[in-house]
Amino acid sequence: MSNAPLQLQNICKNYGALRVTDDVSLNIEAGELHAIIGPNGAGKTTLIHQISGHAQSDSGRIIFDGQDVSRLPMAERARMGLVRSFQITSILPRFSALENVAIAVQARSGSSFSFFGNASKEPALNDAAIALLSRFGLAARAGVPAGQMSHGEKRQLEIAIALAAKPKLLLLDEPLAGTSHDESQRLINTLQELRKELPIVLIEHDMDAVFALADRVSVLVYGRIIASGSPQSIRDNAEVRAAYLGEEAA
Ligand SMILES: Nc1ncnc2c1ncn2[C@@H]1O[C@H](COP(=O)(O)OP(=O)(O)OP(=O)(O)O)[C@@H](O)[C@H]1O
Repeated sequence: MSNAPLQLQNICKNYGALRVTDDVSLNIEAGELHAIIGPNGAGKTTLIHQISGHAQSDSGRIIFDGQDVSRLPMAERARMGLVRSFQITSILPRFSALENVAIAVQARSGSSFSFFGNASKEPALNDAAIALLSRFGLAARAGVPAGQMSHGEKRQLEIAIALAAKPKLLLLDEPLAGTSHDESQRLINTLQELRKELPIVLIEHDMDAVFALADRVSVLVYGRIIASGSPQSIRDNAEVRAAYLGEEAA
């Protein structure tokens, strides 16, 4: 039996007549950054939804940290440490970067402090939030309303918020989308650091980033994994090149 912290066993998801993920089986091993790539509409985001619990699978099993989480709601999975990064749309734009992270720390710690808008004024929450912001180079921006931050800063903030939940495994859906070259370089550096701490499942269209970061890559096409292996083996795989990388290179 595998000890992999995250095990997907034959999971499927249909939307009406459309089979979006089709018999996906995959182990995410301890300490690995596992990238999932594939053409638009291949089912990558749906797969992340199924893993996080945002969407329930129609069949198959998801084992996390030795437990079958297939039927657990998202909040329960997050409490166990299976955390998906918040999307920018989940950032509270009128709250400062510090408040956004402090609220996430509070949610994790179950602080009894009742009015969440003042979470950043509780010293313990504030210190933890500042420490996270500093890690992401955002300490100097702590007081800035999140809505006024640059796109790249918001992407960093998203990851800081996810880390506030103390994940054991992190699911990231296109963290580099819409970022400038400099911003994406900063995010890649952040991910290089993070990967040393916890396993990461990364969906990303930026192939340079994928091949720089991933220990293993799986390729999803029409909801099925057609190949899984080292970045080099994926680059060299003729079926992958035809189905996806060739298309990108064109
Ligand atoms: N809630 C939904 N209801 C109906 N169909 C959906 C739903 N979510 C996704 N789909 C369909 O499922 C298919 C896979 O979508 P998904 O977003 O998972 O693909 P993706 O690989 O993440 O694509 P992209 O790379 O463009 O983000 C698409 O055909 C999409 O239209």
